[in-house]
Amino acid sequence: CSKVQEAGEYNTKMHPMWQGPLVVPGGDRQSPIDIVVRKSVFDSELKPLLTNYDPRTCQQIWNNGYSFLVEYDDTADKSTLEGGPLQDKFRLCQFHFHWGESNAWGSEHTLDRRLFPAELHLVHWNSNKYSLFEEAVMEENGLAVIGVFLKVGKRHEGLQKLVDALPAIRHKGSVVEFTKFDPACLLPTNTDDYWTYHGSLTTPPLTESVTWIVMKQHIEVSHDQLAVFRSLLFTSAEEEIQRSMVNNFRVQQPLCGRTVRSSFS
Ligand SMILES: NS(=O)(=O)/N=C1/NCCO1
Ligand SMILES: [Zn+2]
Repeated sequence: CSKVQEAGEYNTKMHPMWQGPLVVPGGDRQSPIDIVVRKSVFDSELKPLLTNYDPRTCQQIWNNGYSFLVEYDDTADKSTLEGGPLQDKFRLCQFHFHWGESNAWGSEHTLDRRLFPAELHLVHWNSNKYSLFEEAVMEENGLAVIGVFLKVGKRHEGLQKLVDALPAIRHKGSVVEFTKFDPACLLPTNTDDYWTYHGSLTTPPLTESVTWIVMKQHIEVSHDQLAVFRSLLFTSAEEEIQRSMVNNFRVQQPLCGRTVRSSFS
């Protein structure tokens, strides 16, 4: 597959965040991808996901100029993920979202080309093998990211605490304390059914170190909750031109012969 990955529409003058075409290591297992459901292969060896998140490890929420991140204390095995396709224990370090300017698009992964209005990513790193996220991010089996699709429907009560914090971090670089948030409330009721494949981060450093676990069941959030996501800004308070934080997703990448496995038949 090509060694040079375009960063898509935000690789334009409007979004100078990634100058020029991106050269990524390897480049044959990049993310996101379109999951062609009927081409995914059922693997009976895939186990149920086992999440054990401690809300007391929730620390802060901040605007990094591309999304908003809820960060967790990952200095010990307190909020962990194991099972599923994973051989090791992985530590939660942060979660964030990707969304569109309209409800018609916004997700990074797609199911048979179907776009969702937004996608949640829970980012974990392999604490059996590495001692820091920064170390694991460079390694083949370093990271595990759970992807959950969002649909517009009823209000998500658990999400509201997070939505209420967003006006305080409107601008790039702003951070506020955010505690006692249990990310398990953002998972769908059924976490046994998922697709999994080997891919990359979809934002810098784009390293091919991710075991992706994309949930089959989506969660629902209200139109108004999603509208608050769109009230965030890519730009810092000092910048003259304020730009709404929308369409913060990467374009889909070539599958390059990879197999997507499913935990369900
Ligand atoms: N969208 S993503 O693949 O989760 N990207 C990242 N980058 C740093 C942590 O997660
Ligand atoms: Zn992401």
